[in-house]
Amino acid sequence: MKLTGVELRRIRMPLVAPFRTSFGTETSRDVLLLRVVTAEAEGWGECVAMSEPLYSSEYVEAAGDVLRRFLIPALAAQPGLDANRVAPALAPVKGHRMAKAALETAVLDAELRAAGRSLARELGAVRESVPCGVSVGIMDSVGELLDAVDGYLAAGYVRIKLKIEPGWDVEPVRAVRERFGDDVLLQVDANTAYTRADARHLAQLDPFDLLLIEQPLDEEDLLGHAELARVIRTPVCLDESITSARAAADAIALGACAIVNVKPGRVGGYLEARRVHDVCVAHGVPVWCGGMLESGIGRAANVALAALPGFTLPGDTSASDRYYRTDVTAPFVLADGHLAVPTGPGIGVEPVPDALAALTTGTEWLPL
Ligand SMILES: CC(=O)N[C@@H](Cc1ccc2ccccc2c1)C(=O)O
Ligand SMILES: [Mg+2]
Repeated sequence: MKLTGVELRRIRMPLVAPFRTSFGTETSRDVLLLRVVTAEAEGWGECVAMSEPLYSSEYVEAAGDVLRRFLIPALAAQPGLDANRVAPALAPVKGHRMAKAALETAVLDAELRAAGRSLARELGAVRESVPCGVSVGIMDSVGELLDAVDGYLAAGYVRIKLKIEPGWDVEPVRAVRERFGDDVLLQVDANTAYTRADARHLAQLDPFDLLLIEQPLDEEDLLGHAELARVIRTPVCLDESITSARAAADAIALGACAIVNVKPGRVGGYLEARRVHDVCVAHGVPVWCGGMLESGIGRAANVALAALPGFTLPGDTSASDRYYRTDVTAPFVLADGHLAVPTGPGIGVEPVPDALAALTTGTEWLPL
């Protein structure tokens, strides 16, 4: 496929409510979208990096810079590229997986649109819809949390994930269990907020029959997670630590995780995300699809990924209105706790021109 150019488009999407985690509070998303133009078709990709390097070392300004100065020129140097060759072409650039993922996704989307094939089919989806969980932020009071959880359960979400941090963990989990009972699928996400010294404290979560505890320790502390897994009963799930299929294999071999949160942006793209899935399935490790507050562009691709056979736990593939009043694409709407897997060519969605224009804060065209 001959690339004629790439558009870098920044959009700003206000959140319907502040979203607080152990690493900060988000009130709006500053999103970098890529539009790859080829003679045959256009393709879209979303960079999931935050505005600040608080979830990982990547942030949106840096992603734009590395794309403009290094990644897009590296593609231009490879005439007649297909999506399978994007990662090898970008490999000389170290890191910047979220930036690379956005570019690979846009090339893959263009290629699949030109071929009339859906991403779901390309990745190996086996379902037409996926069950959806929801990630619930840290709140100012337990009462506020219970109201939020009540609303999400009423909306039909099949799994509740609570963000936790030291000082906001056992009490909110206990309150949710007491109010909503033992049958609600419930898990927690610490975003690396604890240390190995907190093992006995985290064991206090064991009586609440959680599905998992996500990334309690530092992303580089695999041995710490393995040690923690020997002390607590709640299954350990990794997110930030799993940056590639190899990292997944190593974490599993070390006993650092029993479950994996798969995020295409974190691992460098949907093709690597499928490899993470395949490694986990080979080891009998369940996976679920994580979320980075994506717009409908990233959300569409995530829902396709979540339809693969090894995704046996509900993911953070929530409806558009969990985060946004207006999405840049047609909204993803929860139906009976599920989102429908897009069936159109490529990612199966595209920005609604008026919404895109209204949300755009900047655009840059890079000819190739
Ligand atoms: C849905 C969910 O909990 N996602 C991440 C954390 C997270 C939280 C806040 C974010 C703000 C902007 C961009 C990405 C973000 C990711 C997680 O699973 O760890
Ligand atoms: Mg997480």
